[in-house]
Amino acid sequence: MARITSEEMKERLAVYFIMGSQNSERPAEDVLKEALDGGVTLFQFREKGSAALEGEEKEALARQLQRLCRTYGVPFIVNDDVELAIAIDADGVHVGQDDEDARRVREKIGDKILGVSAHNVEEARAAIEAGADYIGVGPIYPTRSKDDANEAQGPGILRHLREQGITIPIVAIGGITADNTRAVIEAGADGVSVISAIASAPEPKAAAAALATAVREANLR
Ligand SMILES: Cc1ncsc1CCOP(=O)(O)O
Ligand SMILES: C=C1C=NC(C)=NC1=N
Repeated sequence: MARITSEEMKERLAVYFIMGSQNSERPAEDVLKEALDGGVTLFQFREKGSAALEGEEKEALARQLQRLCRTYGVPFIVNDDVELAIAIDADGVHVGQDDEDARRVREKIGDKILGVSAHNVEEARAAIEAGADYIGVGPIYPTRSKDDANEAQGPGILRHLREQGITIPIVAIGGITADNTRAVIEAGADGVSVISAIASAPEPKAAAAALATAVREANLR
């Protein structure tokens, strides 16, 4: 299997749903199924927080959600836990600045998808050097889904990265909704990444569909 192309990566980043067992009162599998029915294009399993699952329970949930994504042909990405990603043959890994060095992760995962969080031009350039396929930039807007999130940067950071010649696929993250999606796409993001806009929605399917429509319409402008 070869590395994902930049074009396919950009398409996959359109509606990038992220969740773990702590992000909904409902079973993760039910929420993910509805989100996939609504048109999610990429999924990240992110098991974090004080009551996060660990060990065999975490792996069992990961395998359950991975199976669901496979039936929809949607790639399954694991957040932080490189060993788990390799153990279950996930489609990729996403690492933050405080996680394992992206260059080391690239060596371990071969051609799997590698996503890296970046907050500025220096971190973006380092991620590209390390072999990232995309970068996650944010929080763009205030978020309650990541307790150690940095200050919200606004869409301006996306414009700045593009002006500085950063051409790698970029997904915006942090407080993203269907209402602010156009602003982040116009500022230079290739797609949007969300937790609560889908996981906390009364209708995850409709929420995912609204995000997909907002991204599609922004790309037509
Ligand atoms: C994982 C992560 N990284 C930056 S903000 C964030 C949380 C995004 O959650 P929400 O879409 O609910 O704001
Ligand atoms: C922190 C993150 C930033 N961006 C993405 C896509 N995922 C994350 N977990």
